[in-house]
Amino acid sequence: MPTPETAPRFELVVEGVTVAYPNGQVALRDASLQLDGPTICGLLGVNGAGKSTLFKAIMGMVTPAAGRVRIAGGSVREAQRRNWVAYVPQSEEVDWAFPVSVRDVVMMGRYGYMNMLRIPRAADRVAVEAALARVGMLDFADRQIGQLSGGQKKRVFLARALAQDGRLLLLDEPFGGVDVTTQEQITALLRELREEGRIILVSTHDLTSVPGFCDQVVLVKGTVVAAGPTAVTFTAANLARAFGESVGGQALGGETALLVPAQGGGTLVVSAEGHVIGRLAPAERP
Ligand SMILES: Nc1ncnc2c1ncn2[C@@H]1O[C@H](COP(=O)(O)OP(=O)(O)OP(=O)(O)O)[C@@H](O)[C@H]1O
Repeated sequence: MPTPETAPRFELVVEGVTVAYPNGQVALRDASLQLDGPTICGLLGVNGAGKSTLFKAIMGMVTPAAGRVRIAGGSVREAQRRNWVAYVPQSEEVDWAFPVSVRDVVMMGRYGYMNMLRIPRAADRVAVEAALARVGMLDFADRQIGQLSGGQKKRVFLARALAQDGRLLLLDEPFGGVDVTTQEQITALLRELREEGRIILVSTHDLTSVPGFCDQVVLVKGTVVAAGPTAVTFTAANLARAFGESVGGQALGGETALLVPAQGGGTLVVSAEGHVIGRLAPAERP
């Protein structure tokens, strides 16, 4: 067993990754980033920028045409074998008609700890009940997964990730379509998970929450256009590189502010420091 001194640092390294889909679509080109835990990192970019593709590359669901992903110094396959990477999918990716209960879904987070027959042991059952309790979904454990609200569905998949006890958590738009209370619950839980030492990479279209929530940001537009601590990376200049084209690259007040699309419509005015300083209704946009 390696001692703490000799164990590799738990870090995620994406080195020059290019991903092309079978139809020839190059979704990511030469994308690089490095994350050391514990951290909450926001993954930001317009629709189609390549955020989900980056998640898929980190999970080994797509094989890069070039470059590589390293997790704690080892391969993606090795990280999977150790159950290190847990994933909360976008709601659109889930077949909600599938006849499984909430408890069954959360138990899937334990599959990596079971043998081929997938017979849960006591430790698996304990982990599932604890995860359900932690997201406040114990009372819904026997419900079919489709018979839940949008926010409850998110919490169930978060519970699946908790049951897996992954060290690297990937969340694809966990705040999409959830109410403010659920967003606050998920945010609080992710902060707890960070305190436990994990790396949390979360894609979001809610730019307003980024400065208060994310330690780091990765901005994507077909590649990683900027990555680093929020304080120095979530800037108007970098937002322009990631979102500029979609808003025509318009700036308010010279170079001090930028217009970016807001979740749920309208436009945000973002200062050079990355703070949201205003919101324009669609008709107000110059
Ligand atoms: N299975 C696929 N086959 C072909 N092209 C794909 C596939 N999945 C995604 N793409 C394309 O790859 C590009 C990146 O898509 P991706 O889903 O990674 O973006 P995204 O940033 O996650 O978008 P969103 O915010 O809408 O979820 C897009 O042009 C998309 O059309």
